Amino acid sequence: MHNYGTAFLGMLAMVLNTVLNLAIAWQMQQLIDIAAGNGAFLTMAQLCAVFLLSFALMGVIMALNAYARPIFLKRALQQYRDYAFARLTEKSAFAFGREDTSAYLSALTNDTLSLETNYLSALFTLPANVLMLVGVLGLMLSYSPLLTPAALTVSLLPLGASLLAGGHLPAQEKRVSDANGAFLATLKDMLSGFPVIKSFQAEKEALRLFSESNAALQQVKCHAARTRTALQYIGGAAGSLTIFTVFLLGAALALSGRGVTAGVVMVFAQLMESFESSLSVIPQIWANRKAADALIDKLAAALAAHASSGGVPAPSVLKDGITVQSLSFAYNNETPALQDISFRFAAGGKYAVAGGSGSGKSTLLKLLQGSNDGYRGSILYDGKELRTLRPDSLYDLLSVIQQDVFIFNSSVRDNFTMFRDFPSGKVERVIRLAGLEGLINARGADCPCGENGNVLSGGERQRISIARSLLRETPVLLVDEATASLDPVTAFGVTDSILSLDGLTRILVTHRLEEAMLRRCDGILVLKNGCLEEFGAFDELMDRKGYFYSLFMVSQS
Ligand SMILES: Nc1ncnc2c1ncn2[C@@H]1O[C@H](COP(=O)(O)OP(=O)(O)OP(=O)(O)O)[C@@H](O)[C@H]1O
Repeated sequence: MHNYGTAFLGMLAMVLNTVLNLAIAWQMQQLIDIAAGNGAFLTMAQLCAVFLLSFALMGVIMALNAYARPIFLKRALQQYRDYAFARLTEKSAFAFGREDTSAYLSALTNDTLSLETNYLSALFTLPANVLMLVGVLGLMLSYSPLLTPAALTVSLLPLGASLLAGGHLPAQEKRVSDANGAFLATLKDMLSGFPVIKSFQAEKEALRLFSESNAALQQVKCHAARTRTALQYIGGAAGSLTIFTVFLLGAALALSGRGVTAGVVMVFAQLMESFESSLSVIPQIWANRKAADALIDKLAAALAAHASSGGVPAPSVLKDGITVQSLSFAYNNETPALQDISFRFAAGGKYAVAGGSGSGKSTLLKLLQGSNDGYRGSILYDGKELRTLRPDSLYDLLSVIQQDVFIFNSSVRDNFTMFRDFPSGKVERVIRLAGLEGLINARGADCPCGENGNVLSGGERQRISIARSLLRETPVLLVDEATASLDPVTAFGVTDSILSLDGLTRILVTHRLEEAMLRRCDGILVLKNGCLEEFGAFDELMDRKGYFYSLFMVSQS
């Protein structure tokens, strides 16, 4: 969607408007001099005809402007946002997980509005303003070469003042953007945590946090608005002073008989007004441009940070398996969550990861899915180190069913197909495997899920997440406590479906040590305080009567 045509038409309208303003100034001078009997280039009748033509041209300009400018702004901002979001989606989930999303919220809402009002709209008028300066200068010189240099000298005053004041704007605009990001982050927290706020009767504290953030935002906005207003007033006041001075000089020249007529003095005053407004607008546009650059740079820096850095494609089919060698990992340089772990999961196998609370089960699963590359040792998929794999190709190799399910504010079908089309046979099979039949038979696949699935039960949300992963048919399926929010019968059915799938490598993190499920696994990896304590089949581990045996016996009692 090119925007050059509309930009050209919009600017053409502004340029024509400038020409028209200059022509009207000239017509005014002719009119005054005809009335004063000084003699003019046109007769009264000709002048009236030119006036009518000018009004017709004004209509054309208005129509052109009304058509082109809104379309230009609509497309420009739409493209800006779409481009930024497309770049954002190129990031890996790991990279994005380390970032503060409020910066993007601000960049794509408040900052875009600021770009529209303060920069793009003003930029439209730039060629017209430059033309106005040149045109006015030409006309003034033709009327009085004597008065022109004096007028130009006085007009430098507002220009200098505006340039000085405009220098503060970029830093202020960036501060507004940062404060807006912080405000959105607070708002997001308050809305997501609303039930917690209510149940802990923390409304006052919530209001205090909200008010502080709101006040901080309004404060920096107020500073920026003050600078903008100062810029306008400085330009305006200095402009009036200039016009008054020129008027006085012109009157003195007219009275001393230096070839300056009353019409010329009047037109000079009018031209100076146009000259001044164009001259004062240019530093504002310049300052706004710098401010806009600061916002664009901020977004570009955020988009470039943690950008995915390429890599080799992940295997499309897992032939050998997953090999983990001397794996250690610590969050934020604290006590290691995993220490020196080595094991191998064969391709197509079913494995359970067990251990006490905080033993590192979820951390291991997160590392296997490439959510953090800050580990020591190696994680090999068919011999290829995870860190060297292209993040997007990794998503074709493995899918994850997590405890926390994100549900889009859309239909049940959209949520498990992730807005894509699949053959109906495949969809029906997955609905059955994930235990979604009950929900779909009762409400239909097109029933809305509400914001983050608020009209669904925890179990229904979980089943959607399971169907979502199964539909992708990736060679590896990672499952983190997926059945925790399901009732025992449904949980058993869903686990049974996952364990019955053919050709998939399945790794299930589990709290519930259910014998029937564990017996069907090819291996159980047992973690204790971040270390690999045991690894073997159910019977093997039970015969050993070690840590797993104790865990299992406790869970049964
Ligand atoms: N994002 C994080 N930042 C810092 N420490 C973390 C983070 N996530 C987990 N940990 C710590 O790492 C250790 C292992 O946590 P992990 O969630 O992997 O254990 P788990 O076995 O899955 O526990 P549970 O069964 O209770 O879910 C814990 O000590 C935990 O506090």
